Amino acid sequence: SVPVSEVVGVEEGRVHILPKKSVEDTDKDFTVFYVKRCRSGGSYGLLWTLGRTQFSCPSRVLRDQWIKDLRAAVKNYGPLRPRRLLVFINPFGGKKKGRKIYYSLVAPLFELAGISSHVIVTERANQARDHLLKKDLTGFDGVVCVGGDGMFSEILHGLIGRTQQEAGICENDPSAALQPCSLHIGIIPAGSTDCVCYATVGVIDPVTSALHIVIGDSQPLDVCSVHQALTHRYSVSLLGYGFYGDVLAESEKHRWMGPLRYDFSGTMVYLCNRSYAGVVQYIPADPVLSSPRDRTRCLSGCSVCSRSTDRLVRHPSDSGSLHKSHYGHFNSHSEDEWVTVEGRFRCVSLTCMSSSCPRSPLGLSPSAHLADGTGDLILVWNTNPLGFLKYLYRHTGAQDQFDLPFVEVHRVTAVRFSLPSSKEEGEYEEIDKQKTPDSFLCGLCCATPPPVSVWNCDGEILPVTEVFCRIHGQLLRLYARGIEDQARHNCSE
Ligand SMILES: Nc1ncnc2c1ncn2[C@@H]1O[C@H](COP(=O)(O)OP(=O)(O)OP(=O)(O)O)[C@@H](O)[C@H]1O
Repeated sequence: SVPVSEVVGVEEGRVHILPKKSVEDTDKDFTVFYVKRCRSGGSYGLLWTLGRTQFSCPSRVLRDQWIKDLRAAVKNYGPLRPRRLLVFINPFGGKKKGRKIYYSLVAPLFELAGISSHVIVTERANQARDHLLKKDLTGFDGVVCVGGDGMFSEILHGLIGRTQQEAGICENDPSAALQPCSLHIGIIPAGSTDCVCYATVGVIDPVTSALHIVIGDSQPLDVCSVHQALTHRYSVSLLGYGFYGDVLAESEKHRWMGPLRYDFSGTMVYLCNRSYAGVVQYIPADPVLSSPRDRTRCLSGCSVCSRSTDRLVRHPSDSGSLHKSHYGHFNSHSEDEWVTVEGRFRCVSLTCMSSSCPRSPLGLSPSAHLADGTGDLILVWNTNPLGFLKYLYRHTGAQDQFDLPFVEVHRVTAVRFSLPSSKEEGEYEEIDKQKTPDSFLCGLCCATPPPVSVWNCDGEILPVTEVFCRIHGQLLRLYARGIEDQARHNCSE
């Protein structure tokens, strides 16, 4: 049996769609296409492929009746199935295969499902963002991003910005209750880093992602807004200061190396052995609901995220927005709710999701949730080079990266980062000299270590130090359903 909600389309005759369309037009046959699950080998989630079953009827009349009824059932059971999509393809993302991936694997599935799409192949960076901010979006049910995390970030900024513009909300105001976006985003992975896709679907596979779009899956997603003076950015996967900021800044100098630049820059920055002084303040999330060390995983149908959805009540007079019940009182947080820690850090990271990827299958924070309105703040205090290497290495396997004496993790709803006063910074340097050998190999990439780092905001450099960050629960919706539990589904190998 196949749930009607997972039927992709019904066609007359004997039809094949992938890898190439072929139709044998017979009077008494019809073909049903549906979602079929397979184990994905190394990945955490399930691969979806296009299953097909052919039926033969005794007469043409009966065949037509079957097709009519099945199509009506599919329509009734899929209220969120998109009918019209705006598709942005980055032709230069990853291995530059975005266009080919879309036209050979994705477009045939959209056609089968009766989805019409308006396709824009971008000609410059930020074209997709500007289009979403300024052009008429009437009639579209969702936006599809064919590219990597950088392209997704463009679309995220465009869509959130457009929604706030229309609602008359100032995005630069950190206390503003942002409006959730009404259009869904679908991600077709075609970049060199596809972390958001991996963390929300569990595999990096264009057909799997296209099928999630076609059946109108809906996965809410928390978003972190990062404010500095009168500017703002949004992040969903990694906001990192120190090591991750330095690696990104270094990698920008070596773009010609392609994806290899991240390994090269990671090694260089590691060898530089830097740490940075800072004051971190955060508002802890309710510890009763969940904890970053409870060893749970946010999977499809996650109960922690559903409780958060329940808290977001729909306002009767504003059908387009899930409302502010747990943000209305953001401003009422008094100063003494903020917890303050200060010292020297190897890195300070904030993530709204596990941030898993093929290299780190459990991610930066394995028990983080996609849509519970919180983020995980990871503080890695200054330590010796071997200790830090151990911390980094643990991301590649199943060992607990938080079970180290110099690592802390907190579930939070807001974070502030600032520089300590110069007197205090001197004190940290004294402590630092006692703890770690004088610059491990520093001099490889810098003569004198810089006093401050930059922020890595989902792969984009923020050349600022002091920031205010706030998590906005379920600001976005993706055409996804979170990672499916392999044990719950019968799949072919
Ligand atoms: N036509 C274009 N020309 C140049 N840059 C573009 C174009 N379209 C989109 N971009 C930009 O390219 C950047 C990288 O795109 P994308 O994330 O798709 O690929 P990627 O290979 O994963 O890149 P990276 O690893 O650098 O993030 C994005 O920040 C996006 O703004």
